[in-house]
Amino acid sequence: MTKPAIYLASASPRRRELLTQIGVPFELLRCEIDETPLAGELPHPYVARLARAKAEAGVAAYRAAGLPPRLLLAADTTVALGEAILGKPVDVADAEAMLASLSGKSHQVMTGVAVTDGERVEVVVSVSQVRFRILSAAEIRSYVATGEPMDKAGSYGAQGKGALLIAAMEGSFSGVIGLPLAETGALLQGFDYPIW
Ligand SMILES: Cc1cn([C@H]2C[C@H](O)[C@@H](COP(=O)(O)OP(=O)(O)OP(=O)(O)O)O2)c(=O)[nH]c1=O
Repeated sequence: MTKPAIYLASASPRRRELLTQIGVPFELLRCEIDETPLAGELPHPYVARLARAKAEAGVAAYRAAGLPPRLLLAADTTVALGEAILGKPVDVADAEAMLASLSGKSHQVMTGVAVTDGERVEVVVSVSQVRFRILSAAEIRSYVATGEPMDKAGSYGAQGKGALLIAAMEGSFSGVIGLPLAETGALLQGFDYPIW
């Protein structure tokens, strides 16, 4: 069965690759939203709120451009160290500090996914546990020098050299790297999308 294209409201190359992995064709929409956490906001409600906000901004963008209605998908990934939200690092020092704070400990990676038909918006949050090895300062400097951490929540990429930092992981690997595929498939099916 030929699958209908959806809109992917995301600038993330990982999300493009992951959606391609499950055979869902898409058209990209670019829209920026303010990703600043609210005062006292916890990681779980934060990623759910951002996924929904990105989806709503995407609907506004395709309507403003006069594009036809289609299902639209958006997502947001963050690293949660306890109640702290670790987003993308602002610079090298920030990346090094984030990795030092994750060294030898377990954290959660949360990805909120939102799908909307322009009226109804459904959101799910995937939560995975990741435990880091104890990292030396030299290792942290070397990893940050690869440049890999700079566009990633928590300053690492589990799909890249960041795998060298991970002692154990439980949950959704696709969710850790930006789009939990089982949850995404189920969300799309909830809008009668022919996922198979
Ligand atoms: C923890 C982790 C995060 N990431 C990435 C996924 C996301 O792209 C990024 C978190 O940033 P997000 O704000 O979720 O997404 P984005 O800004 O890249 O794209 P958009 O908002 O347009 O959809 O961190 C990895 O690639 N690997 C990892 O192991």
